[in-house]
Amino acid sequence: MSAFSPANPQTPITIALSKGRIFDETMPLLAEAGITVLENPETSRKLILPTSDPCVRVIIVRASDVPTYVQYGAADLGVAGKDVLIEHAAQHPGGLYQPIDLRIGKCRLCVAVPNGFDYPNAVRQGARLRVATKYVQAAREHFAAKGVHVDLIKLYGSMELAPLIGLADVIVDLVSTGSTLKANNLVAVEDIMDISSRLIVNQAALKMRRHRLQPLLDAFSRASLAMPG
Ligand SMILES: Nc1ncnc2c1ncn2[C@@H]1O[C@H](COP(=O)(O)OP(=O)(O)OP(=O)(O)O)[C@@H](O)[C@H]1O
Ligand SMILES: O=P(O)(O)OC[C@H]1O[C@H](OP(=O)(O)OP(=O)(O)O)[C@H](O)[C@@H]1O
Repeated sequence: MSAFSPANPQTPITIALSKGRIFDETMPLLAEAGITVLENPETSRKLILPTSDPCVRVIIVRASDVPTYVQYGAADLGVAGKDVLIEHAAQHPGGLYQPIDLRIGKCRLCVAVPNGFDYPNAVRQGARLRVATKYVQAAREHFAAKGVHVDLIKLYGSMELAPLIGLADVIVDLVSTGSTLKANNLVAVEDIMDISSRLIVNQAALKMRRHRLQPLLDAFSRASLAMPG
């Protein structure tokens, strides 16, 4: 048994979070379980953060890497957006248990176009659209279901720039307040789905460490129910 095996009772419970909104919005949920993270990831360079519970630690990873850490058992639990989980599942099907919609990180996955671009007409005409997005799987499924032909251009951020600079006709991106679209003269023309963040759990850890994980799952569940629907 490796020192970091979930079967090893010495191994702390490990929760994978990304910096920024997921970390910030998860803190009140952890507080429900009586757990405080002892260092601030915005100011600390540490990637393994201790908590007020010596048996629980938080690791800081990229948002899109959270499912990977949990799926391979390097973390027992994680918090990831539905957007990230859809893209991850396309590459690594099966594997992840998603017991709780935490009702944090709420936004919408949308199709957006430059102001003045006649999207309904382009769709009616059967035009082939260049779509820039980080969310290629969700975008592929959306346009396939509509019967729209697309060339998907994978980007890792700043999608809003793509149609302004001639890289793409439309984008698929997350929208919350709409201010990023507005600032870049873009407008949302279609909602693809509502997004929120989910608690994800390693299945083997759940079997082997259920007695330790269940109180945490219960606390997350209670706290998420207090979030606005
Ligand atoms: N404007 C927003 N409002 C609310 N939730 C959002 C918003 N943007 C993203 N999210 C949610 O928060 C999650 C984390 O977003 P964040 O911006 O912190 O990471 P990222 O920059 O997308 O990830 P990576 O570092 O892997 O590129 C997203 O996967 C999504 O579910
Ligand atoms: O509708 P709004 O409230 O403006 O939010 C939408 C923006 O939020 C997300 O970016 P984020 O702020 O996470 O920046 P990043 O993806 O570049 O990290 C998303 O990719 C949009 O750009």
